[in-house]
Amino acid sequence: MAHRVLRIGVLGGGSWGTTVANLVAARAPTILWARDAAVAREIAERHSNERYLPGARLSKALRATADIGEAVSNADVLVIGVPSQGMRQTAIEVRRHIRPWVPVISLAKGFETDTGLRMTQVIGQELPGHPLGVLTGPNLAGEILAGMAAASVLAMEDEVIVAELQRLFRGGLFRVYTNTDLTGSELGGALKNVFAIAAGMGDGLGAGFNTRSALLTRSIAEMTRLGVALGGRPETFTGLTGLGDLITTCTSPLSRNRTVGFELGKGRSLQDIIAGMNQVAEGVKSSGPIYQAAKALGIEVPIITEVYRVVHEGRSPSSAFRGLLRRGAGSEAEPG
Ligand SMILES: NC(=O)C1=CN([C@@H]2O[C@H](COP(=O)(O)OP(=O)(O)OC[C@H]3O[C@@H](n4cnc5c(N)ncnc54)[C@H](O)[C@@H]3O)[C@@H](O)[C@H]2O)C=CC1
Ligand SMILES: O=C(CO)COP(=O)(O)O
Repeated sequence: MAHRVLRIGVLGGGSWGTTVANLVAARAPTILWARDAAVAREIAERHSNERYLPGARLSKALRATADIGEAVSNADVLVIGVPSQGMRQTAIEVRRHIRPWVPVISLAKGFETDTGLRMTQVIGQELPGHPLGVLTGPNLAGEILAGMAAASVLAMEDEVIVAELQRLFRGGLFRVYTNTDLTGSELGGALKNVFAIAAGMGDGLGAGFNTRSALLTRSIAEMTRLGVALGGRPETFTGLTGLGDLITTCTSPLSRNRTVGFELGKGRSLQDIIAGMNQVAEGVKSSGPIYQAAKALGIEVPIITEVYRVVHEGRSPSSAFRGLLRRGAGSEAEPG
């Protein structure tokens, strides 16, 4: 059956927004909005985005603009890839331009600090009535742009719409699965960033492979416990959006969240690390609302708690790690 040509608007000219726009541009007319006019011009005219994706060549089919209305008003599908703390403001700006019923797909992996909401909850408040989804999984932008094989998940509650949109994102060696557990898929992508900070801290402190494996395995148990309490399905957390993304982010030197943890473990201050990065590490800000949500629900989250203490209360990474190792170990099925 012939498919109708869908026009795609992508918001966010950082590393992931640009990468996804570049992928989608291979199979649908796509326009990318970057709020920085120089970035938009560079993508449109020179087909590169040196600040966020140094050395990468982008598709000539990808258009770019610094005018959000131009990217949104003709879009049949809208993809939003700005960092989580800019999501609400972006959705508010979208409201005057978006057509009714246009599906909105979030790429962001974080929680709003003031409200603790997931990104599709924030978008749903500002853009009611639009079908919502997330594209999430173990997907480091640099590897995807280099054409390396990867798998991802498009998660939406409506199984008809998700099957229709799946084809937009898949192609080449980028394999896209569907999932109707929007909540669980979105939670996995946001929660793993905090565990990646913990894994990076361990590596920075010189922990061994056994320690890392123990941390990752206890992280997936903790992610599942909290994620299920927050409304996700248990099996989702052992899939690509949970375990898959946890492995990539906790082990790759390309991960910004792991890098923050690694540098903390090496003894640098958080302020210094953040000041030296020109990209977002969502887990730093997300650790606050995640810790608060777990506390409010009475869920034991020892790893999240130690990251929260390091990031928000100035605890040293070595005492955080010692704290985790000294906890009494009970049954493997129990928290801790
Ligand atoms: N880079 C990656 O490999 C992946 C990133 N993600 C997620 O994608 C989201 C975006 O991250 P990246 O593109 O990596 O970040 P980035 O740090 O590379 O770029 C962020 C971009 O957003 C723009 N921006 C920041 N605040 C904004 C606002 N209020 N309004 C409009 N634009 C704003 C910046 O100017 C910049 O262009 C994050 O939630 C991240 O966790 C998800 C999967 C992979
Ligand atoms: O989400 C990602 C990989 O799936 C990117 O991780 P970082 O934000 O830590 O770089």
